[in-house]
Amino acid sequence: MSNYKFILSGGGTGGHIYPAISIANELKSRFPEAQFLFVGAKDRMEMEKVPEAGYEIKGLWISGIQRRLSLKNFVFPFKLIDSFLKAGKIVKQFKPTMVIGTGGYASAPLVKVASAKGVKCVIQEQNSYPGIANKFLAGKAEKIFVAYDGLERFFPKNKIIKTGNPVRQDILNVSANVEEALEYFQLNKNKKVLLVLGGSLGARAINKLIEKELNFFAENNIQVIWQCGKLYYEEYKKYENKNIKVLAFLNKMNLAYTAADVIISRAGAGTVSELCIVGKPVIFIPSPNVAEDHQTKNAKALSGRNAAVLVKEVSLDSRFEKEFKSIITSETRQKELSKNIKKLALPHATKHIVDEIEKILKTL
Ligand SMILES: CC(=O)N[C@H]1[C@@H](OP(=O)(O)OP(=O)(O)OC[C@H]2O[C@@H](n3ccc(=O)[nH]c3=O)[C@H](O)[C@@H]2O)O[C@H](CO)[C@@H](O)[C@@H]1O
Repeated sequence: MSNYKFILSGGGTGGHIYPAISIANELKSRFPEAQFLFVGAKDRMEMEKVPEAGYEIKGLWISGIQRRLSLKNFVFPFKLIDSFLKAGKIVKQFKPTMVIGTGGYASAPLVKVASAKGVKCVIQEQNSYPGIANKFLAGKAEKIFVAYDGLERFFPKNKIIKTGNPVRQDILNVSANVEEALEYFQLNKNKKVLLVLGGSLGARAINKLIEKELNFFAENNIQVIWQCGKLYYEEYKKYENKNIKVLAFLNKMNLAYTAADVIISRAGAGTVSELCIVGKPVIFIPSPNVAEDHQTKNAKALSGRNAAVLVKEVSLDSRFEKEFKSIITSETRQKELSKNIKKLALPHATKHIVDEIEKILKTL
């Protein structure tokens, strides 16, 4: 039998969506007859990104619990009930062979309901510190695919398989055609390129830093591809010129990675996994606003091995220019960082995950 039906559920941010898309693509190439349905959160970016990748998606009325006291928390129980009911309906109608949860609010009701109905479920955790949804679902999952060591603190040890995070095919094959990439962004091939990544939603603190350092970059003859995030685009688009390319979102990450000589980035788990494959010098500025400060932990796993530079938001004023200069003025430093970050790449994550999924399918 190969006419399997898969539900992939996860979202809220790119970090949960792209792994699900990579897994679906690999399943599709192995089982061309299979059917796929994505389940995400209404109004979040998966509702746009998943159809762009060629898959159908249904949205649940769900959001996270606010960490501080907020009116939104009063609506939360109603959202939860509504999304459990809708998840139940979706599972009943679609009759999945298997459910794959990749974290984020929507995956919680969907995976919970499916497993209660006897459907085999697996989950994928991108971070070194798991999100609420995956912690809640761990008991229900057949297998838990992770990218970091030490997750047996949170998940049953016998279910954990370290695979790494799925990375999209075009990033795995990131091209050496720098000229094509520079042309795409209309950049000059005689100047170095800095790529600025604020994570899938953009990062206010990084945008403020880049705005402040524009003269510094000009003095150092640097061109910038600046992914500022959809929320901030109106505020920063005024800086666009022949050396500074301001974008809300990069639809061609592979070309951005190819064009870059040096990268400044948030330390979301998916981006970190991609950067290991890309193998360029990186300065991480982790978000301090995420659960258990997990981005700092993600970045430390690299900076501790001299595979990247970590500058905390609070130290930007005192350290940023010095760190940046020490990279762009030294080819030896660039090579050393590139060599070390590449050693941490896990490029076969998607295949490994789908191999494990196949093993479960064979038991059905
Ligand atoms: C603020 C927040 O909650 N961040 C979390 C979110 O990050 P975030 O959603 O930023 O996720 P990641 O850094 O893991 O991945 C971002 C993904 O979006 C893609 N991309 C990004 C920008 C762009 O312009 N174009 C594009 O295609 C990247 O190539 C990557 O595949 O999920 C991650 C994985 O669970 C967590 O580690 C982060 O802490």
